[in-house]
Amino acid sequence: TWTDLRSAGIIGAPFSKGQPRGGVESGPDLIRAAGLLQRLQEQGCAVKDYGNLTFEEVADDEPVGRVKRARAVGGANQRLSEAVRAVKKDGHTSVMLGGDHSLAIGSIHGHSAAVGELSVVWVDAHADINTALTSTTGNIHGQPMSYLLHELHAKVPVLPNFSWVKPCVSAKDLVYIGLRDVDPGEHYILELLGVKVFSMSEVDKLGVARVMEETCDYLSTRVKKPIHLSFDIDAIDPSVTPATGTPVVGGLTYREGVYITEHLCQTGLLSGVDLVEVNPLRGQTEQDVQSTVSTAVDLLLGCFGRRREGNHPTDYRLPEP
Ligand SMILES: O=C(O)[C@H]1NCCC[C@H]1CCC[B-](O)(O)O
Ligand SMILES: [Mn+2]
Ligand SMILES: [Mn+2]
Repeated sequence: TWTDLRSAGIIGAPFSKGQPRGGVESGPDLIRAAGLLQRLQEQGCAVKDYGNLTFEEVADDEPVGRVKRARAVGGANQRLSEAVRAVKKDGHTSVMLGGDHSLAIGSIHGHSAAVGELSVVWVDAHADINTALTSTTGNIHGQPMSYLLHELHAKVPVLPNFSWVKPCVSAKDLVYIGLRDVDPGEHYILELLGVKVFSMSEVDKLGVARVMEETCDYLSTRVKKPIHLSFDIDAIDPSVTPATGTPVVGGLTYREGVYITEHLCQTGLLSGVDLVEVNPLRGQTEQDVQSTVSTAVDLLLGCFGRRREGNHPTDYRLPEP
């Protein structure tokens, strides 16, 4: 049964300029076409679809230092931040469908603009915490957390179309799950800031139930803050979700991924969700794409109360003969 009626505000962000591979902009419509909204409604979740954001083209978006497409990324995320803030003000749990992970800049910024201080659970093969100066690729989908953390503010250079971004997350309120491909600069930052990390080694060592228990204890030892879950589909093993831009072997099983979202849902603190980096052009077969997209849908259903044991409406009555 449902303890409380949940409400999801869906925002599609068909954006790919945080990385060089085309196709990730199709993520929102693929996830919708796989029935996300209908499945949410069937499980008793109220759903409001805010549609897909449109991002205007940016001409002459020349690199700034090594950073690529900064103007497009900054502009897109400013729009996304306003959209997420509005969805939160309407009283929904925001669901941002990506698009690449640079979109977490706008999603988390807008979420925090609406609710104030929040916790971030970042589920990903990667830490995405390079600064513009530590990044070796210049792709901003590897950098989003660096723009959001108070503690890194002094290390982030000024970028065009980024002046609106105000750091809004404290390192002590950030937890990573699933890391297995972290750059040296990122590893240094995580250690320097004392960020809580459950890499795949910890997932193997502790098991996902203990990881989630420790994650929730760690985040709520002080004040219970609303939780922002930023889920990169490449956290899941590429044997399950191959259609993504930066696959890394040795990832989370389907079951571990769903356990993570089921667990966060039952805290009652889940307030914003990102599901990013689904890229159909990176799948080799249609089955690759379908497996990736259906896993994304199931992860999101877990965020909104779907239980593998089954669910039934509170007003359910057995039919009388
Ligand atoms: O900064 C980078 O470009 C790289 N740093 C090391 C991991 C791979 C890549 C970033 C991947 C971004 B993600 O997680 O959104 O796929
Ligand atoms: Mn990733
Ligand atoms: Mn990512």
